[in-house]
Parts: sequence; structure tokens; C-alpha cells
Amino acid sequence: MKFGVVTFPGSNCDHDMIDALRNDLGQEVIELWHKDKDLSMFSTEDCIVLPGGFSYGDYLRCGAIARFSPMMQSVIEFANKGGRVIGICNGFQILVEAGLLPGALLRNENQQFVCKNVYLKSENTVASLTKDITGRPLMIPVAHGEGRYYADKGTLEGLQANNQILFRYCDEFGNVVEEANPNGATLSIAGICNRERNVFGMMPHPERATREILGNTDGQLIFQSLINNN
Ligand SMILES: NC(=O)CC[C@H](N)C(=O)O
Repeated sequence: MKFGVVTFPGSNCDHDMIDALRNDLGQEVIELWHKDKDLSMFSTEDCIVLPGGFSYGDYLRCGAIARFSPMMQSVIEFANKGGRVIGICNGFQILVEAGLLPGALLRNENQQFVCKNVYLKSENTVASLTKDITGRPLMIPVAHGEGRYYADKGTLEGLQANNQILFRYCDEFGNVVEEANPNGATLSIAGICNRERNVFGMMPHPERATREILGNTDGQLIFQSLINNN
């Protein structure tokens, strides 16, 4: 499989993502530009990645402008054909704005930008992103101002009934407790997928945790699961 990483004006994790996938995971990566549209070089087994950052400055709701970029029109078509798409942080916000994932990402409960390591509990043994993650919680950094996942009651019930919750914030022992929730997310949700399980979104940044020199390689497990289960 190969990965396509989209750069929007204001993306700031695109090169971290490209570097992690190419050099730490040994994957083929094609760099994509927000003004382009062509995804014909990808099959549905491949994966388009929307990286983190401040797309178009994020002056409105995060991701609200990026959603209208030419590339996103092709990403929506690709996802609707069954192609795999993952959005990290700002990428998750863009996927929600684009209607590819349900719910919304609101300003953090404490109204502050939060940048720290958190622990994630994998909640899903079926989705390719989390299938191989069993056992201990993963330590992954977050860095966002609008990361509080919110969905209404009916949407949350749907997410649970269809097994769409991927990750929840937890403590180092895997307990989902309020103190471990960095932004006030509903049900401590850190990541979800769509009903068909080919579109994934998560607020934490696995691409910042793929190398010993970064002090953490837990992010590799997430990408490796996606690669192994295509
Ligand atoms: N690291 C990021 O992708 C940040 C996303 C967004 N700009 C926010 O602050 O919530």
C-alpha cells in the first residue's frame, strides 16, 4: 500500500508525517497539494492522510475552510468509494467539517491550547487502525486548542452501537478517568471512524511518536496496525 499526505496552507505536521511514514515505517509516500485534485494513483487499499496544523490559519472553526479545497472534493469521492482516509488533529477536524465523520470538535474545556503526552486506550478490535493494538495503553502527544469531541446523544449511541469509537483517553493503567481527559471530550473520545470503518480521525499525534530519539515509539503501533490490516 502507499500513503498520500495532503499539505494545506498552514499544515505544520505534514513533514513530520511524511518523515515518520517513509523513514520509520518504510512506506511509499506521495506528497499531495490542496489545490490539486488527482488521486488516480491510489487504490482503495491505499491511505490518504490529512495531517495536523492550522489549515488556512484556522481563523474560523478549525477545518471549516480546508473542507472546501479542491483536494478535499477528491478525498470525499475517494472515501465514498471505500478508500482509506485518516485525519490527525487538524485532519480530524477537516474530516468532521467535510461530513466524513460525525460530531464536532469544540474548543477545549479549559479554553487553552493543550500540548502534552496523554494515554490512549484502544476501544476497537475490528477497525484496521486499532486491530493490532491490544494490551497496554499507548502514550501519544496531543497539541490542540479545539479538540473536545462532541456529539449529540443519538450520534453517540450510533457510534457505540456500530463500534466506531477507536480511542479513549485513559490514565497510564488504562482507566478512563476524568483527570486523564485533556480537553473535556464527551465519553473521553480521542478518535473515531465512520460506519464503514475506512475513514479514521484522532486528535493525538502518532507521527510525533515513531522514533527512539523522540523518546517514544508508541505511534508506530498505530500506523503498523493500519498497514497490516489493509
Ligand atoms: N496540531 C493541530 O493539528 C492543531 C489543530 C487546530 N489548529 C487546533 O488548535 O485545534
